[in-house]
Amino acid sequence: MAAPRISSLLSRSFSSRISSVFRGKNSVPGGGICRFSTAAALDEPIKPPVSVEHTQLLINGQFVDAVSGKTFPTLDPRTGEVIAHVAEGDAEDINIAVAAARKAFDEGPWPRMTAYERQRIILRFADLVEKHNDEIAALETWDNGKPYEQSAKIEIPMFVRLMRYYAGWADKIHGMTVPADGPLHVQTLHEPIGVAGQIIPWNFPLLMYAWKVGPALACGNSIVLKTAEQTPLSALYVSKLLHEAGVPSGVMNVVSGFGPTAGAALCSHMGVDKLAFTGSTETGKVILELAAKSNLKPVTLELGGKSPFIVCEDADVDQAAELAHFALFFNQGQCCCAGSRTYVHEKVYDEFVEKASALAMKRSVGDPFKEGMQQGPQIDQDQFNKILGYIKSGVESGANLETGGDRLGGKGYYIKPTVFSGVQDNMAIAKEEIFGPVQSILKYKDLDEVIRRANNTRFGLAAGVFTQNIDTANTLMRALRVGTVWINCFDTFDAAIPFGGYKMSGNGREKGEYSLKNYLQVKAVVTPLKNPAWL
Ligand SMILES: NC(=O)c1ccc[n+]([C@@H]2O[C@H](COP(=O)([O-])OP(=O)(O)OC[C@H]3O[C@@H](n4cnc5c(N)ncnc54)[C@H](O)[C@@H]3O)[C@@H](O)[C@H]2O)c1
Repeated sequence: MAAPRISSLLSRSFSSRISSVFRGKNSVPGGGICRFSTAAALDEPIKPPVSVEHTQLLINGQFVDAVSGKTFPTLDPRTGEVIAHVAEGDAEDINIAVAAARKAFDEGPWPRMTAYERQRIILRFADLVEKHNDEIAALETWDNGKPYEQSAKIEIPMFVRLMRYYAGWADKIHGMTVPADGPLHVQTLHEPIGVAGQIIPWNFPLLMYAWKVGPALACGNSIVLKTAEQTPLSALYVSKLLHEAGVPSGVMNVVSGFGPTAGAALCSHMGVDKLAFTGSTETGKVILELAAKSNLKPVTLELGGKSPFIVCEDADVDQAAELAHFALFFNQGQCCCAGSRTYVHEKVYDEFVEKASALAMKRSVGDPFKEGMQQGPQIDQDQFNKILGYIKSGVESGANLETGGDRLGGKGYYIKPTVFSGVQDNMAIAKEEIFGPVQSILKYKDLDEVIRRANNTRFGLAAGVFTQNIDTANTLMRALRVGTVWINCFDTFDAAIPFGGYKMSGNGREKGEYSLKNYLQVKAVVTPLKNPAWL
């Protein structure tokens, strides 16, 4: 199986847009951006082309202050300065939001309207988000620090695609007629589950919104969404558009606030019928416990990862290095599925390390609003400190620091793209989720060995495989205990492709048809048949 060129590997959906956004004049190697673009990071931050309009909670179709009157600052990761003060929801606000969602579900028109009507509202919502693409993208970049071109050309279009995909499902959800043993008419009804509590992280604020809100709406549920405290702004903006599109009051409620207060109250609430969470494995455990201790609501979890990216001995090293670079550094390395253990066959190892380091050195890092930037700042001071701590531990444990290893500039949360070679499986940088721009390269000798090592982790979210040999690809795709295997591609995230983890990377699947079952109940209805003409 000949490995196609990266341009064709990255030829669809997410990857294709990334490729056209980031591989133009700045493509590596040989691009025109200076190493780490230090100057750009140190410049005065570019003024975002948007203003913040919504900072209150969105409950029952209205923007309202928190009951406590409290607010918290949301910060610009480029500087650590305040963008806006946002209403801080806690248990009392969650109670009000759940009551609104309950009423909308138990008495309101949303689950009672035809699926076609619901579909049209979700489609109108997608149109409105598309129309406001640039403002929404600017808000996302300002709050999160990801490159504006990534927000505007990849993530908001993907949000729109996801909403259209789930709008398409709304009128295709139906049960079955079941042939039971006896004179019985048996059918299953696929019913909306009720009030969905959803808790999302800060790394992809809008995409995580789409993955959760899209299927929940398509199935006719109402929602209380708790956004991440680092990135509350874009969800408020788009939820306003959802109301403009015609969603009835109380169906979509957004509560900004912190995990141990607002988040925990949502998980424990007896009026919530289902929970969906994306974030760390540690918090996932807490959420499961809160659900179990309250009303045993079902929980889907999308948690951490330490995904292997396996470069086989037959790989074209230029292409492999480029794809492995993308697999790790995309989104400042803040991806749950980042290819954060780069296993390279000993035959191509030295050449690979050289090329991987060259790519990292040429990566353009700076103000995410500046055209051509591939990498912005990390999300916040905590993550910044955590990543620098892992880099220190990598050096101390004896890995070879090939490039990077330090902050970039004196302001904000920029970190130099960092590459370690000679990494051993027992080092913390090879075992724990760094969630930053730090590539760890490990050497292996044969396929059985790399399968064993790749699977020797508590995580099981994703894996990348780079090979030209179809037998090798077939062996690895089955042997790897992960929810997604990308072969000669990575981070391909079309709306139709299910995503989720094995082991401690979570349970349940999001996206695609699979995610509908997270938001449906199955009811069996049995009726005796008198004198049936047939069974
Ligand atoms: N899998 C992912 O996509 C993902 C996303 C973000 C962070 N992470 C990992 O998690 C680490 C820590 O990041 P973090 O602190 O933002 O993650 P986190 O899991 O603590 O936060 C994610 C979401 O959960 C909420 N939350 C936190 N504690 C809660 C609680 N007790 N009850 C209910 N909700 C709660 C947060 O407010 C946020 O909305 C990162 O370094 C990274 O390794 C993974």
